[in-house]
Amino acid sequence: MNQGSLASFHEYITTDKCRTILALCGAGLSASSGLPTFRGSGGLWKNYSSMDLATPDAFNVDPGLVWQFYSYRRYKAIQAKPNNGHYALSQLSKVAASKGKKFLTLTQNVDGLSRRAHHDPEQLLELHGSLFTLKCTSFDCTYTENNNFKHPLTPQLQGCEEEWINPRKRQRRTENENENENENEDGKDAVISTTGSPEFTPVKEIPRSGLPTCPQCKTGLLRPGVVWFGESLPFKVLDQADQFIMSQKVDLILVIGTSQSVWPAAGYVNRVKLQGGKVAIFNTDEEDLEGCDGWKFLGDAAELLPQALK
Ligand SMILES: CC(C)NC(=O)[C@H](Cc1c[nH]c2ccccc12)NC(=O)[C@H](CCCC/N=C(/NCCC(=O)O)S[C@H]1O[C@H](COP(=O)(O)OP(=O)(O)OC[C@H]2O[C@@H](n3cnc4c(N)ncnc43)[C@H](O)[C@@H]2O)[C@@H](O)[C@H]1O)NC(=O)OCc1ccccc1
Repeated sequence: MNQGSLASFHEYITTDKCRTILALCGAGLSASSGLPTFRGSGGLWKNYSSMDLATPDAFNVDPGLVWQFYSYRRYKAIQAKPNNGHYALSQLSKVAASKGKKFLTLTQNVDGLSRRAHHDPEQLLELHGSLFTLKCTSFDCTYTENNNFKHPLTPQLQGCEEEWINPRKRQRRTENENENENENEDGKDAVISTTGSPEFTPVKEIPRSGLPTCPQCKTGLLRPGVVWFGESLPFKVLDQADQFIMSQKVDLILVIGTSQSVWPAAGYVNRVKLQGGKVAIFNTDEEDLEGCDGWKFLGDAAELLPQALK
């Protein structure tokens, strides 16, 4: 970490010139907790692009496919642990007020790791919802359930944990198959089929009756409580974020592990800049640091944030 910029960052964040701080977080914050990001290989699940599956249309066309995708992500998020980046923001949410500062975290992540790092819930807005909220899809049923960490949600969703066919299991199963094994980015040995492409555990045909169903209206399919592409963010969340930005000048925005490619979330950076606020970016990709006239911290958010916010 460039000590010069760290010193000037510290000099600024500890003075009362910097009274109001906003943090905008993305998938990069949870990367070192072992959760895939949306960009690059992480953006793919069994060759499906995450963004294709994260849409109301995909759910209407094939709810079984979309539930296997979200069951896999729920499982990964349940297995994951908050990292020091989450804890550094959580700590700031606890001490900000005692230092006469206002602080709010806007996270695009639906993995629940900021909450699990005991971030003060009053200073945390999950812009895109949560994997652990379930909502009924019937138009006349408002059933919503939070903090449901049950896995699998139904017996038919068992087996969505592994994205790849685990060779050891397969080895046992099919000794005579001539397959060569190769390492995949999850560090798990992936089976490279004779066609050379990694072999995924097959997507199952799950009948509607095998999917999570509303316990209230008994008929509606439940869906993950996340914001899909083409859907509006929760108005309550948009209002709270607007309240924070408009009730006082935001002096600093921390832009953490995000490609700033999804809207309206990406728009908060510019709104702070238009108020004359300063920007500090934490990212592993030089490209995503470009265009920042504030502090640029290149590296893993889980390592950088504890140093920057201590
Ligand atoms: C793709 C994009 C162009 N499309 C959009 O933005 C669309 C359309 C749109 C709206 N306005 C626009 C304006 C211009 C262009 C397009 C639009 N927006 C919408 O559809 C939004 C809804 C958007 C929300 C979609 N849901 C998600 N998630 C939940 C689901 C799910 O997760 O399954 S978005 C999802 O993708 C985004 C991924 O971005 P990042 O988190 O930044 O992750 P990414 O992988 O891209 O980047 C990771 C970064 O981390 C860095 N990194 C990696 N490792 C580390 C590390 N270790 N440390 C630090 N950094 C690291 C990498 O270098 C990289 O920079 C996140 O927001 C994430 O939540 N809704 C809406 O506009 O509704 C309208 C409306 C209004 C009123 C009434 C009705 C409708």
